[in-house]
Amino acid sequence: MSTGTFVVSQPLNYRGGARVEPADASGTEKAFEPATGRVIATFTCSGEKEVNLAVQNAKAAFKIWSKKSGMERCRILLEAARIIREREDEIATVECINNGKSIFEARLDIDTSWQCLEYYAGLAASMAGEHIQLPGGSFGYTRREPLGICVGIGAWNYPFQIASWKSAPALACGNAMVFKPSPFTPVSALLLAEIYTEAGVPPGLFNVVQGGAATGQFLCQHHDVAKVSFTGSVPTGMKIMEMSAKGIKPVTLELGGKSPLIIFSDCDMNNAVKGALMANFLTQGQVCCNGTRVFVQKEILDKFTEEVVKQTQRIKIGDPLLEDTRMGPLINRPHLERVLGFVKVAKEQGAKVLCGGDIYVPEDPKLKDGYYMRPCVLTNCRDDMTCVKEEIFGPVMCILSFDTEAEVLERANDTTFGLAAGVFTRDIQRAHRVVAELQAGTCFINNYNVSPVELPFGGYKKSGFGRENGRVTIEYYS
Ligand SMILES: NC(=O)C1=CN([C@@H]2O[C@H](COP(=O)(O)OP(=O)(O)OC[C@H]3O[C@@H](n4cnc5c(N)ncnc54)[C@H](O)[C@@H]3O)[C@@H](O)[C@H]2O)C=CC1
Ligand SMILES: NCCCC(=O)O
Repeated sequence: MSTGTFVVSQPLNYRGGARVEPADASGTEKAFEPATGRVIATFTCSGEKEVNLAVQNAKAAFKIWSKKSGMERCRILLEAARIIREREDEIATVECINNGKSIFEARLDIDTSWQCLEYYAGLAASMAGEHIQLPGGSFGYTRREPLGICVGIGAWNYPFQIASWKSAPALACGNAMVFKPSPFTPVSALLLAEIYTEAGVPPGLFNVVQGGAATGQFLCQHHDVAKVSFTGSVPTGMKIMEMSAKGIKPVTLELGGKSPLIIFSDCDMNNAVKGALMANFLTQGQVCCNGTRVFVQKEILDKFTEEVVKQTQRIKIGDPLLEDTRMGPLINRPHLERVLGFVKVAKEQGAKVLCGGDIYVPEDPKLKDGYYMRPCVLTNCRDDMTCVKEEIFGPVMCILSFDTEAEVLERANDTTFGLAAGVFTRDIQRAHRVVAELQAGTCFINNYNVSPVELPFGGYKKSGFGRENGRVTIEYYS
């Protein structure tokens, strides 16, 4: 498959184990190929009737699935993981076309997807309650029971990975799921749904409804839905929490971030530069846990900045399906304009653009209407600037300088977010002392933006609560 050729010809909703056209509508949406600006699908957003049908299908499947033993669920999830692995290139290609991330990165996302299914398959077989000894020879026991019908609502930056990270623990615990992808990236969740069916889950166990806010609201307000797991922005997260509160439903919120990356003068410079690039430019900077506030100790500020700019200018931008591309287009035109708007405001507020921050037009004529920009490095930044305070969700790195550990810790934590943080230093005691003080769900030492599925992922403060991945997520689905 090459860029500029893919079109969606099949229905994009999935219920009862098959692709279906929705029974009713709450508007239509268009999905784009960001690399070319081409429409690849025009689809109907699901109305209340379709959402009800999806939930009914999930209820029927839940009756069968929740009665299965952990080992039975384990075998089916392992088979689904095997199929994902077998079809990795095809799934990564679809992800790349609909999202715009490079094929190199899309493959890594699919890896963490099948790994997540494998991980929870393993836990499914060993989930158990407790036997509790009471006085006089009496005893009590607890059972680990599924919640019922869980709703997953996803963002557009990691479409297949988000669907996998939500469904794998939900299904492993014996739940059914109705998943709503972002309307910008409706395509790849269908591949996951088909794979679950092929692996042997009962029809209706994993359903997909397409749509935007209205469809999401029907799901969150549905009286048969037991739990909502949401990935997206803070304002939408607040609405989801409000709706869930009215139904007394537990909710997991994976929200935005403005994470600090602290580079001490004793760091391994090459590794720190590589880490700063990893922390800012993967998926065109559209990553919730990115370390976009790069605090550099004064002694190495000039050398570090010079090297970061050199490496940033070498990032190959272009057709995301080409093997050597490392940066594709942003998700859509309005988002590209929003990110460029942040760069403009940064300049007005006194920041200096060292590289990028402008539109990029690739030489290949078929890419001329794509949503490309050059990755940007900003210096002369202050903590009170908009670019330093707000989540930009694009390839824009802000460099700030600091003198002391105490000072940088205070500034790093001075944010309403708390998703991730990073420290680069050769002093192992300082590394652990600093991460213990950082208010963030994930802290990296001499590394950034790796997400092994064995570790819990999630935030502090307005970055949300609840966790995905790791053993702890069982607590959120049972
Ligand atoms: N912490 C995490 O794991 C992650 C967080 N994010 C955050 O997501 C944001 C970008 O994603 P977007 O898709 O633009 O976020 P968004 O909040 O606009 O949309 C997310 C999802 O919510 C749905 N939605 C919108 N309004 C709704 C409503 N009223 N009721 C129910 N559903 C509704 C959308 O259709 C979409 O599926 C960034 O802030 C980013 O940091 C993205 C990925 C991972
Ligand atoms: N693999 C990174 C997950 C972070 C995100 O979804 O933005």
